[in-house]
Amino acid sequence: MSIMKQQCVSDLENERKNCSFDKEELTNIVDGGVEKTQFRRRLEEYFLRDPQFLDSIGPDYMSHEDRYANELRKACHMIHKFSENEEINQVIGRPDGVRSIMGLGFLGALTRDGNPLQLHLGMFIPTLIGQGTPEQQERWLGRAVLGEIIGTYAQTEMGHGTFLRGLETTATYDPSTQEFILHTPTITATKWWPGGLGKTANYAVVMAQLFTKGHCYGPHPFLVQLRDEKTHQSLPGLTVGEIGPRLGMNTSDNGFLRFDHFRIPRTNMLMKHSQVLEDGTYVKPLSSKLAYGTMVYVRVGICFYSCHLLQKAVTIATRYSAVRHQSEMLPGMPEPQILDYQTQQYKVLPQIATVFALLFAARRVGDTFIEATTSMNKGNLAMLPELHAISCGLKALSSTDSTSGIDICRLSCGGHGYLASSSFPRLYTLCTATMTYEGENTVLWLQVARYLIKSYQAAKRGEVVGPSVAYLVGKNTTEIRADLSDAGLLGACRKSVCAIVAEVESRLQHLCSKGQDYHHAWNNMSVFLVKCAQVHTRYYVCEKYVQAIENLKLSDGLRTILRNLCRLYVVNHIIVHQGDFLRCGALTASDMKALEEEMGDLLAALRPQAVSIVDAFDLDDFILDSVLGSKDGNVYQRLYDEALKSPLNQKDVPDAYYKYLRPLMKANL
Ligand SMILES: CCCCCCCCCCCCCCCCCCCCCC(=O)SCCNC(=O)CCNC(=O)[C@H](O)C(C)(C)COP(=O)(O)OP(=O)(O)OC[C@H]1O[C@@H](n2cnc3c(N)ncnc32)[C@H](O)[C@@H]1OP(=O)(O)O
Ligand SMILES: Cc1cc2nc3c(=O)[nH]c(=O)nc-3n(C[C@H](O)[C@H](O)[C@H](O)COP(=O)(O)OP(=O)(O)OC[C@H]3O[C@@H](n4cnc5c(N)ncnc54)[C@H](O)[C@@H]3O)c2cc1C
Repeated sequence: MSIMKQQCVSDLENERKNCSFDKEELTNIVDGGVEKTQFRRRLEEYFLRDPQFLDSIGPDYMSHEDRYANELRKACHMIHKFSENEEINQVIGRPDGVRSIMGLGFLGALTRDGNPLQLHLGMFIPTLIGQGTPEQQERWLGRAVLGEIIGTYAQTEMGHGTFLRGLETTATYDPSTQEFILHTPTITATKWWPGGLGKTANYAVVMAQLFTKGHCYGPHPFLVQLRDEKTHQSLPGLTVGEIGPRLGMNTSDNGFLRFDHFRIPRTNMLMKHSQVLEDGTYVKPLSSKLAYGTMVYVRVGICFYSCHLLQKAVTIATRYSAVRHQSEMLPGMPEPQILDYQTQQYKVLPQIATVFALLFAARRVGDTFIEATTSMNKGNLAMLPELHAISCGLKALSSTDSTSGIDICRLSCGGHGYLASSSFPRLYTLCTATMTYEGENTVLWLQVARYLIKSYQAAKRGEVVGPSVAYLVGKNTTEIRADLSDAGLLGACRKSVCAIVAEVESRLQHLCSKGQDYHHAWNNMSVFLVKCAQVHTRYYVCEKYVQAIENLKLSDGLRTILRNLCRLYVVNHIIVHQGDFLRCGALTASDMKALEEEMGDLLAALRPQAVSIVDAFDLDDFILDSVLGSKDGNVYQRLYDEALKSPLNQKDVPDAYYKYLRPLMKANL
């Protein structure tokens, strides 16, 4: 063993000897229970040890077309393996089965940079479940699950992604043939972005403006066949293709689609919530927003997904920080592990704390989703606004924090973090996309703000409001600060959110009273309305974090770790946003000093446990896919081996030298 390898390995071994808690206990918490850990491990063994998921050369060295073909190969192999596995088949057969399989984060690692079947699994199948009638599910769902038909979710158009009511694609009912005529009237009406649409999918759920009997009833979902099931050729009457290279996700063949008076049967409208009868009569849904159901589901999924991406990044950064030695802390002494620098701890440890914050909050919003959909299936829509607001807020918060956390982790690895082989570029591009798709984050914050302001005004009138916003009026606004305990800090958060919401709402009213109409006033306050949404959602996350740790049955060792992480999360948030707390008197300058001192203590207390905590995430080296983050810490050899794989290194003198450099250098002429 080389001396360098020995040092890296023993650095990690020493870190692991410091472990003060039961790692398996923590792994079970991350997975959501002992059985879930066992289930995940069985499936990881089944998938990750299969050599067919290995790449012959790194995808970064492949052409656009080869990369697509390579990931499609693996994605199809994944579906084959789904259907061949008895345990998976049993799980898929259960009501929440597809969801539990899709929730397995490691599946994302089987394909590296997006997956041509992701939309099929993540949105097409859930839309059939959420928007299709039992007969429609009978027709398409089984075939979709088996991969006999592959679909996507085609909603966004070139001209409109955010503003769904502005979609231009039309679906006009023709009672004489009992068909809908799909049409793309303008260039901006071209469907643009759907994953897998370019070359993979032969079906799509298309969102189009429904016209019947001369009236437009807004966007509705239609099941549309795009390609011949035998030849895969695109059907006459439509044009479909890929939109070209992207920042990341370059193997998910995001596509475009245009219709020229393309006819589909009436029964292809997904009619669980609203119907068009044979004679063209429109039957209204209980709420027009039920057609947006798949987006709500995926927003919840993104909370888990972005958290999983951050988990990977912080595992890599923490292990690397333990094996990397740099500079002198004490003059003349050996170079310390960079993890010993407080500034490095401040990069890495808050990201570990964020992983748990997002995980616990995502579980809560996941529970809310299940509760709300169960009652919606019984016709009770009371929870819909609350679910919409929480899922929008948490999707925006988790995607933003995970993206910035991943970049902080990359920076914490210095130059090596910029290498593709570190995995950070891919993690970053995958994660930053979650800030845009499924509702651009600013737009989602404004949806939360709309709910907050309406709820605040209703609560002031004495009306009952949703549980997540009930704290906005009442004693919280005047709460006397007790202490800096968990409860005290949550009280301070509540007080500052209440103050911010009350102030923004009153300024909004003031603009109206000066003569601005509500919509202009809203726009003129929108920067601050976004802030209302952000502080409210942050409070939601902090509260759920504290509650989760209080409610979990934990050994003492682990309780200390999780409490410290939770404190670090809440305390750091307050320090970073101290202006919000000082401005309303929720905390004082001397409180801030005490919290800053506490933060230093928390970093020091958590530092020796950092490697063990990320070990407990139990992410296989295959999943991490990073020369910097592997379990054995053999960073330098891996860096070197990976560099040798570059096609440029296969020849000492590249062909391009003869073509371009030699004439310039006037060598050998
Ligand atoms: C338990 C679960 C566990 C899960 C576990 C794990 C599962 C894993 C699963 C998968 C995993 C991971 C991911 C991987 C990758 C995916 C790959 C990439 C996919 C990317 C796909 C896409 O990217 S696909 C396109 C998405 N494209 C949008 O996302 C458009 C945004 N744009 C809008 O969404 C609307 O345009 C917008 C702004 C609301 C305005 O809509 P609008 O104009 O109609 O409405 P207004 O603003 O006028 O509001 C009028 C009233 O409607 C209320 N309301 C509005 N929406 C509502 C709603 N949804 N539900 C209820 N209520 C709603 C509102 O609150 C108002 O209520 P009120 O009047 O009472 O105040
Ligand atoms: C990787 C990726 C995959 C995707 N996959 C799919 C898919 O499978 N299917 C699909 O249908 N779509 C897909 N999309 C499209 C995606 O859902 C949209 O891009 C997204 O909803 C944002 O809409 P937009 O592009 O129209 O942005 P815009 O709305 O044009 O946003 C541009 C700017 O305008 C601002 N803005 C817009 N409206 C408002 C407002 N009301 N108030 C204040 N500011 C506003 C935004 O904040 C933003 O800063 C995908 C996109 C990406 C990047």
